[in-house]
Amino acid sequence: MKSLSNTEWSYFPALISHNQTGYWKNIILENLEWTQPVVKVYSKRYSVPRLTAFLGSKGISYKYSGAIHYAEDWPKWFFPLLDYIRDFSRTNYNGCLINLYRDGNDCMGWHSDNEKELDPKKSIASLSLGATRDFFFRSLIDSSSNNIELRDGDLLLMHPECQFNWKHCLPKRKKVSEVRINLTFRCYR
Ligand SMILES: O=C(O)CCC(=O)C(=O)O
Ligand SMILES: [Fe+2]
Repeated sequence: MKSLSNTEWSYFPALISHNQTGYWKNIILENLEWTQPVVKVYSKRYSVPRLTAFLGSKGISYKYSGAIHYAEDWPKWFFPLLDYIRDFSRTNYNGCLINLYRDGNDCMGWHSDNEKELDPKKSIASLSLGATRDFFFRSLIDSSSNNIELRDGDLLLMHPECQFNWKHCLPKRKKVSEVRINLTFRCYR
């Protein structure tokens, strides 16, 4: 089942051209400090199956691995991409969580992005670079689901209700051998 747009999300295939995605993929891979957060689930600790990095306006706080981190400030090289996504989405995002899926074994489990530190009235813009991966939505209201194939350069705008009414995930895909980078532009309080 495929859905391009509804009231809860909007999907813009190939918003960014292949030339540009190659440039951004390389510069992001080279310039960011990647970590593999450890999370605690029922007193057991395990490393998340992906690498992450975070960028944001100076001083905004975000949480991962149970600890609060403070952003330094946006690096200069990031502004052309940040400004483009801010203009396109008409939202002044002040943080960006970046996930690096090294291959199809890396993934993200079912969740909603409804953390307390996020402004629940603002959208989240999710930009994909690199390998094509399936992305699933599952309704929290009824039994409906949706499946989007996210490709290089695609933008998925998740409107505020999306985080209340749906969960989403990026399942493992053993046959995928290429890297994928996903950037989620967010509004922190
Ligand atoms: O990699 C993706 O497409 C999804 C990432 C995501 O859901 C998140 O960072 O919250
Ligand atoms: Fe998410």
